[in-house]
Amino acid sequence: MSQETTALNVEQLEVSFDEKPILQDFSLSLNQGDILCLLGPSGCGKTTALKAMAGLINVKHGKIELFEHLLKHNAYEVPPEKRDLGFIFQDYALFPHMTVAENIGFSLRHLNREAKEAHIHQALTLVSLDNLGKRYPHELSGGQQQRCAVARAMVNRPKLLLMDEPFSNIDSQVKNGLMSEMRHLLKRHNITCIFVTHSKQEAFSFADKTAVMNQGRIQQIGKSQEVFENPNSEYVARFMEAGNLIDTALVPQKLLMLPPSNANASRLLLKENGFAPCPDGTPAKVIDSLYMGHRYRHEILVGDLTLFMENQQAYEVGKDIQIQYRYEAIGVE
Ligand SMILES: Nc1ncnc2c1ncn2[C@@H]1O[C@H](COP(=O)(O)OP(=O)(O)OP(=O)(O)O)[C@@H](O)[C@H]1O
Repeated sequence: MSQETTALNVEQLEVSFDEKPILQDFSLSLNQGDILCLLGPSGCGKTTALKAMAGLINVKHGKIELFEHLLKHNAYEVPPEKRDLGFIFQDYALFPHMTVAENIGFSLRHLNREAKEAHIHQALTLVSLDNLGKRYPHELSGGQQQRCAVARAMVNRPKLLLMDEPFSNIDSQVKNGLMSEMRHLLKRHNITCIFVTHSKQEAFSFADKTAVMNQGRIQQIGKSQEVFENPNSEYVARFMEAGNLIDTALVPQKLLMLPPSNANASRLLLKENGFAPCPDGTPAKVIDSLYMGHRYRHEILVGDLTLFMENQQAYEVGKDIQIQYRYEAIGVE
């Protein structure tokens, strides 16, 4: 098995604004080529975390290393322009009075003309904007502006790419295409990337790993699938909409085929796709049924409990069914 290279190591960052703690005990580690999503509600500190790593704000305490190169350790600090990072802002922050090529070449003033043009050409090709170098930002579509911002961030071949809600201004029709195009680009060049979003769907479509943030702290970090399948807290389960969260005492024993992972937990998480029809199962009534494309999402009543259940079966509203939960219900606090 090939040895993975640690790209980024962040330990216990702390940031405050006006004495108010905004980022606390913020730690993470990424391997080269990992794509991490920082996910969380508005105001939880996602953008602040990116800016802290980029050196754009004052970090009170903590350590940042990029490929074993120390960028920050308590009072020691490498300035932003020497950190080997690319940063893509939410609104792309393209210079409106400069062409696409000039925007991309902005940080290459130290190179001679020939080298600069070669770099710009390569960056334009990377994002398939070869023919649009002479256009101005206002002459580009949202997706093209985003690609221009990507090219500008990548032109110096950064060791880490930071992106603040890169897809939020993109029309949903083209978003999926752009996301997969960009993911392939990052994977092809083995670029390590952290991006911010509040969308669980974007985390699943773009990232390998997800960190769910809660009031300036990372509540859970892991492979996106693991965070969704095994949330470590009620907060993560709710934010990820991971399934039905029910008071343990209210779950009918007969509904569960297997004992729960932690029967002492105050709540149990029952996945929406974990129910199966079963002739001698628990009685339930279908009270609503929505077609979601390839599957249905049913709202069902089990005694006094309202649950959501997904499967490929169409039911009439009002139908009486019998069900059983086939997975291990997960105890969460
Ligand atoms: N320069 C600043 N001065 C004072 N407070 C700030 C500053 N920047 C951010 N904050 C506060 O820090 C908190 C975290 O902000 P941040 O922008 O990191 O959140 P976020 O998770 O990225 O939110 P959103 O999803 O809405 O962009 C917020 O309460 C915000 O008001």
